[in-house]
Amino acid sequence: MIGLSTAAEVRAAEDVLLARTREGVLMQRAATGLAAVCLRLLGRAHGARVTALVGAGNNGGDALFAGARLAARGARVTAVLLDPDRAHPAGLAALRRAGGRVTGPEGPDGLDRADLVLDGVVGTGGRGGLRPPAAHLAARAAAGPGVTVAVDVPSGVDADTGAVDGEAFAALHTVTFGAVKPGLVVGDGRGCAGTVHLVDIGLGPHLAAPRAHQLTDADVAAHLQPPEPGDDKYSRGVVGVVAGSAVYPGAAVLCTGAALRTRPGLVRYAGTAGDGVRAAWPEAIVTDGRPSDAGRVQAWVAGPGMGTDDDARATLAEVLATDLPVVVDADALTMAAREPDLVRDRRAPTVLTPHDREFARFGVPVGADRIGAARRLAAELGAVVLLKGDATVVAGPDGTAFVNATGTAELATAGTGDVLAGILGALLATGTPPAETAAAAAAHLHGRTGQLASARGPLVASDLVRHLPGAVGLVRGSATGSLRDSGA
Ligand SMILES: NC(=O)C1=CN([C@@H]2O[C@H](COP(=O)(O)OP(=O)(O)OC[C@H]3O[C@@H](n4cnc5c(N)ncnc54)[C@H](OP(=O)(O)O)[C@@H]3O)[C@@H](O)[C@H]2O)[C@@H](O)CC1
Ligand SMILES: Nc1ncnc2c1ncn2[C@@H]1O[C@H](COP(=O)(O)OP(=O)(O)O)[C@@H](O)[C@H]1O
Ligand SMILES: [K+]
Repeated sequence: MIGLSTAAEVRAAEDVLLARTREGVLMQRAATGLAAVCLRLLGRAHGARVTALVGAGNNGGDALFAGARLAARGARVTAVLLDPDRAHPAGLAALRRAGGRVTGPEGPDGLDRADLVLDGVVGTGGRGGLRPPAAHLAARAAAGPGVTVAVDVPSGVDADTGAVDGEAFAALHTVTFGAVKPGLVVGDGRGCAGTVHLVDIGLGPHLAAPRAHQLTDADVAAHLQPPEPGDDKYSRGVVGVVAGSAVYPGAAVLCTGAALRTRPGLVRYAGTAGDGVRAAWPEAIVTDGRPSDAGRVQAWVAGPGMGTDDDARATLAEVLATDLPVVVDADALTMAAREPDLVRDRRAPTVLTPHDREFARFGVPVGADRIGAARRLAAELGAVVLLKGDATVVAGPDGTAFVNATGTAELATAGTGDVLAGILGALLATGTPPAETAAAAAAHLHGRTGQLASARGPLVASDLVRHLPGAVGLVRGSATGSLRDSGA
């Protein structure tokens, strides 16, 4: 698991370490790691043109020291000081000693010819979007030829939430220090950060236990264990699906198929799309009656395509009245938003899986802080909230959160949410607690499946179902995870 630490958590750890190390040691560690990533990206130092945008704080100091290291290796480094009187004095002296050039915000900055642009305007000490001179330079950097590299955090991005209030630096790479900050992997900040590189500056032992995480393939593999010799179709978890309708059988077919393909023990279907489900999945046990007619299950998935009429409401209430884990998706979300007590009164785990519009039906729009929004609704309803998006967020009622690291924009097509609901039902049915980890694992596997299914071109939702066994194998086979490989 990769911990996501807030700016305050990182600062607290830094304070402990700063008191125990010689002055400047941490910044040197940061700058050394930063320069090493820049060298890798440039492929060569000698003759490479580097422009560093340098703010008045320590973030600018990192950029100046890294610039000095690159200049010492033969790079032609120009530092653009946004606030010349307040630039980090030792960093500035080091850059000058190494032969770097220094200019002000109006000076010749070399942005039009740079091979690499360092964004050291502002890091964890930033507030709000970029101010005018920095905003203008950031826009020119984005339009110019250089590889854009953010120092610690893309300037203008809120390190904790990923919110961008105004303008921000658009980086292809972000070199971050001590811990990955949530704002680099979620919300608008995710798009500004590009590929995230973590540089260890020794904070690890001093960091508070993070309250937000990213799962890796290795973490998710633990939820996808192959059957044991003693297993039978019941012991692997029986999933119940309430989805679709006579008019819209597709959602039922996708959701049932996804549950079957994730963990093919047994899937029971109850509802009015039974004929379609029988035709597509002869393996499923289908009843045209109510959920109580379906037989025993270990978890329910309710919602995709089921409608919101009185009959659908009664069916949902029946499922929510059980003491089993329930996934509340799509139409079931619309009904739960009207009657939140149906969820609030439950003691067994409930996982709500809204996209932004469905989320807003619960009263408050998602806003720019996606982790905060998911946490608030989870706490209010005593449920797990899986907030879909390009980086899906999962939050438990106690505030534990996950940000998904897999996936592809190719998933933005009808029916892929129905597949996620089926995957999630299958993982909940095996009862590996807690439900928020199962939900995060489902989002991870769903994203991997999307990547696999779109490797050679666009996907439709049924391609996901077909590729699920391959994705399960891939996740199981992968010994290590990666920070961020969404291909975004
Ligand atoms: N602590 C450590 O040991 C280590 C810390 N490290 C590094 O320090 C960084 C944190 O440094 P920090 O605390 O000095 O703050 P920092 O991010 O440079 O920002 C403050 C400056 O930004 C300015 N500013 C603010 N908002 C702005 C905006 N919207 N647009 C434009 N400007 C804005 C603000 O200006 P002011 O408001 O004062 O006018 C002030 O001058 C951290 O991210 C990491 O890189 C590493 O070296 C490892 C060791
Ligand atoms: N741009 C995107 N990048 C990555 N994943 C996306 C993107 N857009 C949508 N998704 C994913 O696709 C799925 C869409 O679900 P949903 O909106 O419920 O679709 P449907 O209701 O048609 O089944 C979610 O898992 C979501 O995270
Ligand atoms: K920065």
